[in-house]
Amino acid sequence: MGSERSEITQPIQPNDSGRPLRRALWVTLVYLGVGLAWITFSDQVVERWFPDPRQLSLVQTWKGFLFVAVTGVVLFLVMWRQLNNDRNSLSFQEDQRRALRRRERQLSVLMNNLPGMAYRCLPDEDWTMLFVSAGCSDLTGYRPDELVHNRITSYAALIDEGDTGTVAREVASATKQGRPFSVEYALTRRDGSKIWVWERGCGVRDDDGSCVLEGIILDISDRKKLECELEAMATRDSLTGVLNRRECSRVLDEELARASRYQRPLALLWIDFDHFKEINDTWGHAAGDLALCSISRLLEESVRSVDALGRFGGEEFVIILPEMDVREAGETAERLRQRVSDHAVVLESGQTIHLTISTGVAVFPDHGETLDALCAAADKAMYWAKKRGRNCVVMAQPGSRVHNGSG
Ligand SMILES: Nc1nc2c(ncn2[C@@H]2O[C@H](COP(=O)(O)OP(=O)(O)OP(=O)(O)O)[C@@H](O)[C@H]2O)c(=O)[nH]1
Repeated sequence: MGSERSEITQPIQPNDSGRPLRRALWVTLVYLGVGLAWITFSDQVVERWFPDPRQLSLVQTWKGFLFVAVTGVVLFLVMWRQLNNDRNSLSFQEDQRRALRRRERQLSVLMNNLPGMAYRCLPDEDWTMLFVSAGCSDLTGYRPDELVHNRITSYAALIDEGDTGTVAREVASATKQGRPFSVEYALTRRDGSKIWVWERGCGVRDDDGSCVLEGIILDISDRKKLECELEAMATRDSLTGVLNRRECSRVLDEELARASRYQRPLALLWIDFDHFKEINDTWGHAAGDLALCSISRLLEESVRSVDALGRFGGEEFVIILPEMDVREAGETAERLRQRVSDHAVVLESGQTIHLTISTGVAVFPDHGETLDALCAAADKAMYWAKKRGRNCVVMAQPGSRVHNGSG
């Protein structure tokens, strides 16, 4: 590959069309000068040396033969040299053509077997494609000729609306700084399916000096799916799908910081299922699992999209309610308690069971200003709800002591 590259990139001699003419004129002038000088001076010398007319005639004849022989040899040498040069030049050109064909073949094999799509496009708002490789069909569902020059659709129309601005900004900033760009975005294929792609490219100068973009686009949907699965595994509870304890603490920390910065209230509900051990003992562990899933789904459906539901462990759940004061939080907790007690969990056998929950409510900043203080206050309130006979809501008291066990 390296040697072929150097073969192709050998500097090509500039096409100096005036040079052959000058050389031909120069050779002709030399020939005329030498010929005329020879005729003029050789005749004078010969006439002086051979005064006898018979001898002179013979010498003149031999002089003519000599002139023809010498000019013939010179002509032969000049032509031989020129033809040799022509042959070398033709063979050099043929070598170059062969190397170019080989390189084109390698490029086309490479392009057609790329896992994604190589492209060359204008940096306009349509990302008008000037060239796309055969991988275009697999990637977008459109044939290369349908995408080139926006014949059926523009490439920009396939990019997810939410990503259009980010892609344009990154490409513009990279080309301005003269560095390659690398972006990830969602793409809608011809059949309507969505895929994730990774694009890397750079701005280059075209023959006419204008800027074009060249690069490659790869389908990274599998990687994205794996990333989502890993993220879900790291942040979600595997049984119920709600936030796990670690993620819940992170969200609560984040929401507390926001509430503190903007001086807004934040409520925390600490929920514990009542007599859950009896459910397990009576109906079996699988029925207990089903009940946990069913109730957590019910709770999730019953709160706002800005609220966060998490499982802190066993049958203990928390709900983070941003922007909610003491009164609203109490009402929400009561509404949830009512919904759970009205809800029937349908077991696989078709039988139904009913559960109740005990809820402790703590609100920032009334019952605590830090994560630990707020959790402790809500946990303690839940403990008092159990004490009061379960299936009820208890609001935390400011400055109350924390107990060492609940549920
Ligand atoms: N099926 C199921 N049970 C669980 C899971 N996690 C914890 N448990 C059970 O939940 C029960 C909790 O029991 P306890 O802590 O005694 O509380 P409780 O029976 O709910 O009683 P109170 O909280 O006092 O009303 C235990 O039997 C645990 O085995 C789970 O993931 N699945």
